[in-house]
Amino acid sequence: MSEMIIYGGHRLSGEVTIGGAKNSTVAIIPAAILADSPVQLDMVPNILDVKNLMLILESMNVHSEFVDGVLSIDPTDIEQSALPSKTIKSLRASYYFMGALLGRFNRAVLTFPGGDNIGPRPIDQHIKAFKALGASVSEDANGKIKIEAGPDGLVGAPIFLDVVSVGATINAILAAVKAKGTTTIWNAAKEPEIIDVVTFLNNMGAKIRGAGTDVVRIDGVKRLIAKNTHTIIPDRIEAGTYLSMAAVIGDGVLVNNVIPEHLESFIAKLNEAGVNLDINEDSIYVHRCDNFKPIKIKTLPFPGFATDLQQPITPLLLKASGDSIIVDTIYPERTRHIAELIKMGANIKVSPSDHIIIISPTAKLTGAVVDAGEIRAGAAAMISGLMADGVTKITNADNILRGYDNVVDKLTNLHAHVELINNTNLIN
Ligand SMILES: CC(=O)N[C@H]1[C@@H](OP(=O)(O)OP(=O)(O)OC[C@H]2O[C@@H](n3ccc(=O)[nH]c3=O)[C@H](O)[C@@H]2O)O[C@H](CO)[C@@H](O)[C@@H]1O
Ligand SMILES: C=C(OP(=O)(O)O)C(=O)O
Repeated sequence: MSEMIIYGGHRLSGEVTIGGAKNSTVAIIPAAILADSPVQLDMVPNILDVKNLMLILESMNVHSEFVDGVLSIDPTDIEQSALPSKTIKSLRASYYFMGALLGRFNRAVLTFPGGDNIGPRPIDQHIKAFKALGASVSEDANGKIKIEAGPDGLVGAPIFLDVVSVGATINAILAAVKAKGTTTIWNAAKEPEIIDVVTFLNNMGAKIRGAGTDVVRIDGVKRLIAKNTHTIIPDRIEAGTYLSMAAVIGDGVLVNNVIPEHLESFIAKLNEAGVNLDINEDSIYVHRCDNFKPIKIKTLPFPGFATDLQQPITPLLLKASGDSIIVDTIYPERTRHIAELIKMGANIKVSPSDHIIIISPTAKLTGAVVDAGEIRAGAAAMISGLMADGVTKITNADNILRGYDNVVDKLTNLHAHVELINNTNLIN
């Protein structure tokens, strides 16, 4: 496991360019096995989740190559094979192989996914969707989940999701895209990454309408052929992380490759906190800010405030003139960052009964050894380390590398003093 060392207290300036969205990429890579041709993706982030997905592809004889942000995947000689359980468990998005393998072979056998430890993460809605399409689902003695279509393959059907779920919406789409007839997903999630996955599939000949609304209709097709390179949308969570960092420790930072419409609720909260932003077509300039106001945040499905941004905005709220409050309605137990920030001197409390987070004014943070228990806890620790006096060591920094593209280069370019130790993991 790598460690990140941060020599704090250096103000940031200059420009940073946001990479492709992790949560699109990690769905589109499994989706690529539905193609009957090679597939090429551009703006693929250099992150550990991508490396691990490439290993899973290789285990099914799907060769892939990652060069300068372009990922080429050739699924034409794909074989049904046992998938590597350890790698499957290293990330959440391996659950997309359930839908993708079902769509490709009418059958999927794999272990339960891993991913960030942010409280309970059931997959009952994914299973509900597969069953609605006619699949049977069982768990074997080794804890593997077996999903099998009936003799006639998957058949399109209405799917009513009880919970708004990004993963279940995408998995239902992946399973339905080659099913016979029409599938309608009701109460679908509306995240921009879902639109990106659907754009990728439709450009290969899929017939999917309504992505980005809460009703998605899919008419099954027989073949999917990639004709163009698909460019992944910018990562709105990475962008939000740099916006927050720039606001609290920047002397003027330009964040490039942003779709501001994907960040409306986040930008609204930065504005409420007193941050002055110049919003351009595909970039945002963050002015230096010395006086922050306290705010209240409630995380919600898109277009609400993203749960993945509640931790990255927390260090900024330590500098506000009063108490800020965060309620994470998506993952109420997503509080692993708090104990770590407290080690650095942060004045934060979380109520044990209802998980409400209260962030109070903190005059000074001091470098400490802190743990990146999950990706966004790592982001909060990283920003706090940049703000702190002295040296911060972040253990389990692989969790940061799971989703932050070329993070050390980007921070160094902004004049931060950061290094990675024991990093043997990234792709190149
Ligand atoms: C790889 C990826 O895209 N990860 C994102 C995705 O995770 P993920 O797709 O796992 O999250 P979901 O949108 O599914 O989860 C939303 C809520 O629904 C619940 N739920 C979900 C599925 C299910 O079958 N049953 C159920 O009850 C979850 O516990 C959670 O409370 O969306 C989350 C919410 O925006 C983000 O934090 C993650 O970064
Ligand atoms: C929770 C996250 O990721 P994952 O779903 O991949 O664990 C995240 O990106 O903040």
